[in-house]
Amino acid sequence: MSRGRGGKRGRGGGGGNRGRGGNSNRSRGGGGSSDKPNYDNRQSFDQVPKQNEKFERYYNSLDLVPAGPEREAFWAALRRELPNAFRFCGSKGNALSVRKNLTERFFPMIEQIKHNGEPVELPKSMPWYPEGLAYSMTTPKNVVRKYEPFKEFQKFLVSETGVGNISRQEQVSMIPPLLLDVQPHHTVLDLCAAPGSKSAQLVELIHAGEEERVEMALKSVQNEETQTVDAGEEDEYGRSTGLLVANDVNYQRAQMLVHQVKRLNSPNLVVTNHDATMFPSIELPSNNPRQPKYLKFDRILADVPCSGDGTTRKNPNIWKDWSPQNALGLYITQVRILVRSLQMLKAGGRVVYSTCSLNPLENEAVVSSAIERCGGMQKIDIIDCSDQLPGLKRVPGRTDWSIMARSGSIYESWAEARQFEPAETSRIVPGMFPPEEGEKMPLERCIRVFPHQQDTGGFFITVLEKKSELKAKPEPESKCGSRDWVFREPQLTGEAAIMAELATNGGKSEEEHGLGLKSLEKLSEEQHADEKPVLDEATALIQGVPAEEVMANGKRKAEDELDADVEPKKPKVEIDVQPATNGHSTELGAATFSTTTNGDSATSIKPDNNALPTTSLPAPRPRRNQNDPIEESFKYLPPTHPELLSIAQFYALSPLFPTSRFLVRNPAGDPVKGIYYSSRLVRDILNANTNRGQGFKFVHAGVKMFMKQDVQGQEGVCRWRIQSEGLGILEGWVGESRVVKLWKRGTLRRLLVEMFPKVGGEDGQEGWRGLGEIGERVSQLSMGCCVLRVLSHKAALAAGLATEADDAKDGLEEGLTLPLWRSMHSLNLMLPKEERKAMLLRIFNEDVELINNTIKADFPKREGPGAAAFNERNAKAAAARLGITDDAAGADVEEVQAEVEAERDVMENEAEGGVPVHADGEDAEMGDVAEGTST
Ligand SMILES: C[S@@+](CC[C@H](N)C(=O)[O-])C[C@H]1O[C@@H](n2cnc3c(N)ncnc32)[C@H](O)[C@@H]1O
Repeated sequence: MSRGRGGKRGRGGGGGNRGRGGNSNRSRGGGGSSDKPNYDNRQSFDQVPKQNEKFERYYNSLDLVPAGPEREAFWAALRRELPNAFRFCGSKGNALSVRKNLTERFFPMIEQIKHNGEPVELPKSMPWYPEGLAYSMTTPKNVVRKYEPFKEFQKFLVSETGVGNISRQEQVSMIPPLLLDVQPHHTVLDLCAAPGSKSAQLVELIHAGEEERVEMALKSVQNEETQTVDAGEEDEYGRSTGLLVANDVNYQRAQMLVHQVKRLNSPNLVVTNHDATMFPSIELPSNNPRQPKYLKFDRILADVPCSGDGTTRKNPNIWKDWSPQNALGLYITQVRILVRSLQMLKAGGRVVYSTCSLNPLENEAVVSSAIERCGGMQKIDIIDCSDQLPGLKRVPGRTDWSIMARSGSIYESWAEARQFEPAETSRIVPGMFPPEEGEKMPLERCIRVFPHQQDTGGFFITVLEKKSELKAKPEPESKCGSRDWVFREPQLTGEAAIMAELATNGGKSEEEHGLGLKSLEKLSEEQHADEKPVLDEATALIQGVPAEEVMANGKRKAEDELDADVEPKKPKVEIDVQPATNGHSTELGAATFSTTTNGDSATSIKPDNNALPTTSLPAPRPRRNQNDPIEESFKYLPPTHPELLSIAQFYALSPLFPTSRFLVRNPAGDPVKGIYYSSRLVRDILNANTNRGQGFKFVHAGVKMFMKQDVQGQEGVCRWRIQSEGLGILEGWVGESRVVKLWKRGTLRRLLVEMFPKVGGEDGQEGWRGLGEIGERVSQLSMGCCVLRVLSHKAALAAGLATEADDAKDGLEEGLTLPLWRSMHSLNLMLPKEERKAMLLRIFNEDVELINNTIKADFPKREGPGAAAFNERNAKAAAARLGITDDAAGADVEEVQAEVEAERDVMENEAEGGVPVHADGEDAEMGDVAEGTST
């Protein structure tokens, strides 16, 4: 991840929580995680009635929390508004340095405040979050608004959230990624990922320690005398080799996810848009086309759609909407998602299953049902995490519970429910109840976090480990799909059977029984072969599999693990004019869900509580809305492509930098506007799975590395300028001829505040002299893009730029790297304005206006009464003079001003024979609308 080197931007970033609870769109999206913006919170929190007879009666009957003061504290917490929580993100170095502002700058200021004669509470570090990088804050809004230091702090929070250094995220929502135990080489899948706060954590975990590793690798490369040019293609030189596939079934939410995670600039990330219950297998390159290889994951996060009743503190309408039907309807989708996760996991890998619901039906019942479908405890273990995240208060999972039916009746057992619930309409199935006596599952190892324990939302987490390969039972034969299910001791199969046989043979060795490792291997192979589903044409039809994917021999092409449940009926789809129950429903995963047209004139999907559970139904294929964009194109460039060669030459790139991972995003595969970069594994996956014929839906991959500029008539100027997003990946490999170094705070400040400091040439003056330590260097630098390396004071001493006589205070504690453009007469740090401003605030504690002398003449501004209208008129006039007429009529003054500035810069550059650069360093085409995206 190329963060923390200044190579990160956060255009309009907003934190992970933008729109949380403030989004009135209840029509789409799914689940009630703490991250979901499903509820209309425009009604003040205090005004929402916080009672619900069934909710309270059911949870009290479960004894979730012991009766007495603790139970009172539990309900009281659920009725209180949620404290703010945030975490410092990016690389550890970056996060720690941004945190310093909190503890060293703001804490001393906030400590001075007395409200009503009492000191105010400082933001509290969460004791269980690694490195103390997460905080919660209970200060009421009226206090924050009243005192200057808090206002300043608020400004800092907003600015750093905007550029992606801080993520506002509910405390409990931070737990699941931490329990996944992700390593930098892991292949990770986040199945229900939007809006993406947990995906962002997962990306950070994959890139943990990367900066240090890359630095070491670069040093060793520089020290080595001989290098083979090809080595770079396969070598990562310290970069993480892992992968995150972040997925969401809802296309719009998948786009929110892209917005959230792409700011992390990870080349190891792919975003997909599939139904998690039937997530397609990802093919890997194989030397033998007759034997395709498929990707299995080391780690999977199943943060599934849920009723969200742990989030009442943020979504108070849950009080009104809570109904037993919500959980009854979600259960089957949750089981399917967890079963699919376990299928796609490597043996020895981990799945974390989580919900922001406290209901055992959505939690322990789902876990035990999925384990049962996957072969029981022989195949799946529940991991004891009681020693993980010390300091986190939690309670063990439940081993017994009852189920509340739609009517509000509570059943203790399946036998009871079966007797009293009408078979035709009830959704209750055996799997919803605790495991049978013989099933023995250590469900107490599951984790429940209650809101009153540490003033958070409610959450449920379970960590599962796959012991060996498995084949999931067809749903109609399992306890989640059959009313007639009865528990039978699972038949030992495969390795377990051999081991059991060995065990019953008086402890004789394997050799004595002729059952050496080879037979175990063979058995394992057989099991793998067994995983490949056999689809006849009828089944394929039911499952919506295109005919061309069904081979003559009945085997389905290119899907190794999809569970071949033969599910005989079509899903019940009902058009309903009622509003969706709670907007937390799943999308498409549960065949038994009904589509609902609500007042928003959009279509949502809600649990269909009338559908019968006796027949397990196939999940329908997700259908794309006709307004949704079609899939992106991802085409890799050959390393010998002339544009890549010109880039390598201009930037004097090391021959060790891998050049087979540059891609473009247009169907023709031409480098028209942008060139992106991905990790090796992402390249292999995109190459093997696009054009696979079955529409693998990738919606995002690749970090923007270069954008094209118009450099007509400028011989020798490379028309590909480095993007700040990709700079962190590339910078160590750029030759000295395109590097400028500085170390003094004052020089950096000037480049941040002034948009176009002069270099020279104008009216015979030598402007570069005013640029101090970099003046001479930039005056000699040829035009075009280069890398600005801002060295820490320590590094500057080591490099001989600073001397012992220099004051350390003139330098910086941490270095950073930024993209710089040298035009004929000026320099331009290619950073968006908000990133410049955030840096000025963070590094210099200054909230200053940026200087762009070039626009003053064209755009005089006024202050005071009537200024807004005057300025807007002027802005439009200036825009018109510059030929910006498009939508100036409706645009607000800031936008017009930005456009005027940008256009002036283009004109200025062109006039001086330079190349057009947007004033804020943003790409000419703006908005990151990928090429090739058609609508
Ligand atoms: C609990 S939220 C996920 C929150 C997310 N993990 C985060 O931390 O930001 C559940 C998500 O699941 C998605 N979803 C619902 N049904 C799904 C399905 N069948 N397959 C994949 N995603 C689904 C919803 O669109 C929703 O974005």
